Amino acid sequence: MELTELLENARRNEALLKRLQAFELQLLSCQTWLDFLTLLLEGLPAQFDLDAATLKVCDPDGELKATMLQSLDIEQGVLLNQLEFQSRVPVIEAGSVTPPPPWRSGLALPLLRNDVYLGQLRLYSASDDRFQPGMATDFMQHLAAVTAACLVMVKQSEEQARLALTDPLTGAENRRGFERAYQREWSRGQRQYHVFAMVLLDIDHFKQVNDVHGHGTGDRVLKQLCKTLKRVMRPTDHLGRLGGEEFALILPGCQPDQLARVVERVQQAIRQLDVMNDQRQRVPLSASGSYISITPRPHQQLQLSDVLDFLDRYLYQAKKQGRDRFLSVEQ
Ligand SMILES: Nc1nc2c(ncn2[C@@H]2O[C@H](COP(=O)(O)OP(=O)(O)OP(=O)(O)O)[C@@H](O)[C@H]2O)c(=O)[nH]1
Repeated sequence: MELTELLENARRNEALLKRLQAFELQLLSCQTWLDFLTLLLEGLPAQFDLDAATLKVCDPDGELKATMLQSLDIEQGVLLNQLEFQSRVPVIEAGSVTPPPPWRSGLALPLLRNDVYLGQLRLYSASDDRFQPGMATDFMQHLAAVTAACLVMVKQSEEQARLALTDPLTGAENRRGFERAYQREWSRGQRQYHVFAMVLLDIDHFKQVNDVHGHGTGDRVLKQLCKTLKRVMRPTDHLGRLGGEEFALILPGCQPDQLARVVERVQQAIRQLDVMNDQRQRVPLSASGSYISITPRPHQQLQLSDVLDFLDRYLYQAKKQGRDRFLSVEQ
């Protein structure tokens, strides 16, 4: 190799190294799955003239998938095509791989953190000679090590954020978490003319449950209620605990003509709750509530507190009419 060619190579490597370092710094500042995955799966190909990047992650209990899906939201669903969740990802060495069509060359990088194998990052190119067998991969292995560290950090940071927005007793969203979910739903509704529905519900005579069966049984009722509601809801729905035994649901995309049926299902599930007191006797339960279908309009802002005020008025009527019933808010 001629000296000028060597110098040219060294210059190119130095420039690539600088760009990679700048990219790694961006990765290290990510705190949410959305930022991390957008940067890695869209930013990396765009900044390094690649045609695709995919991530395979070890996810034996499905926890990563659940939290990533929540963070990504429906709108960034396209990123999901570049993500694969596997209970076990085969351990590999860094090196070129046969790419899936239409790509012509590919590189697989293992993601290792403290000797724990977290998954693989794969890069693909439409050019045959971009990744070749035996090529040097030191720079890219460094990127993979930083990616693995970020994967662990973002997981921890998402977990902390989730805890701050979650009610510790029931696992439902707390008021702050629910407020955030409402804002997101409202904004999405405005952009996409998307309807959503909300339900407010309050367990009937809950004070009596506590007084007769004890606070422990009361707590079990609340936990079981949330578990059951989550079972009858869609994974993209939101359940919030707004007060002691008052809960609210956000049902994205629930059409007005389906809403009464969904509410009926919720009501049935509550009546059928199987919670035992300390003497192993079943505690009969019911709830009262109200529901509303919302179509956000451009240039309009309906605050969560306003919606809850409407719903509260109808909930109060449902209690007054004898409980164990849900009333539709008439708009
Ligand atoms: N076990 C338990 N009880 C709670 C919790 N938070 C609030 N409560 C109780 O929930 C009860 C709410 O009672 P009320 O607001 O009088 O309502 P209610 O008895 O359900 O009557 P109606 O709503 O009119 O049917 C109170 O006794 C609270 O102490 C909790 O985290 N655990």
